[in-house]
Amino acid sequence: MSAVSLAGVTKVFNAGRPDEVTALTDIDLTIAQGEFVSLIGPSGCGKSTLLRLIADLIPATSGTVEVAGKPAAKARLDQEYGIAFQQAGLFEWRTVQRNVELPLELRGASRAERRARAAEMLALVGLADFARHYPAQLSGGMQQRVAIARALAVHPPLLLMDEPFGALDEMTRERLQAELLAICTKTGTSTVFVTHSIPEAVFLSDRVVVMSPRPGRIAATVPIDLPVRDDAARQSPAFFEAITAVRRALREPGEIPAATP
Ligand SMILES: Nc1ncnc2c1ncn2[C@@H]1O[C@H](COP(=O)(O)OP(=O)(O)OP(=O)(O)O)[C@@H](O)[C@H]1O
Repeated sequence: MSAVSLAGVTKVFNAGRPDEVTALTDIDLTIAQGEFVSLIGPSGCGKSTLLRLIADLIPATSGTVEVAGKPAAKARLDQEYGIAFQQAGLFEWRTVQRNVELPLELRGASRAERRARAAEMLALVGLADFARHYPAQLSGGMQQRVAIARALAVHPPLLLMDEPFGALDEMTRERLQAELLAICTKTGTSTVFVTHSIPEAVFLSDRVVVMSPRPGRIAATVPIDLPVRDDAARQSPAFFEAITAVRRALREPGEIPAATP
């Protein structure tokens, strides 16, 4: 069973009105369990729309969207995924711990279970000592780690992320990329990750899905085969070759680049 499966998906906003927009057309995409896939493409090509369709925050106009082998709406009710956006979106009046507990509350988990799970997640993202702090007392990078802990709190098999590190400085961003990879590897979580950064997509992904300008389509899929993914990997020939392949696919949509070695 795949983590995500989209077949023949089209999304039209404001259908039949003068401001009708075809945001996505003919999207076929299958993501395997444990796979890390990034979506990259020019502004307005439909990356966020695609993520929101997978999350069942908006319905597809046509085609099918399945998560964990279920229709997207059922997967949402079953909390099959966690979601994290560019803004951490924490509740300022709740402590860090109570922010992480929120999805567990929605699921009706007991207080003891919520406490234990929140402690586990905060340890995973390196914030065990900050459980009683409020979001305003944390840096942007720390707030984003809380958002990731919250997204993972119900142990979802799938993580959906929309430019989660977009607002952070480069150093923090690279550190969080490494932390995210370690967490996904440890937990076996599949991830769909929207980004504007080619190096970020290459560093994180098993596959980079390159989208064409509106109406968004999948222009190319670039497999990324880095032997290791640590700081040194960012200086490796394989890393630069993969960046070149993604850049070429973005410049020349329609031409499928050669797979990286
Ligand atoms: N709720 C909506 N109503 C009408 N049009 C929308 C809506 N949401 C998105 N669109 C349109 O759909 C297209 C795709 O938008 P989307 O936000 O998915 O692009 P994106 O690739 O994520 O862009 P960016 O990289 O700038 O964040 C755009 O033309 C946008 O204006």
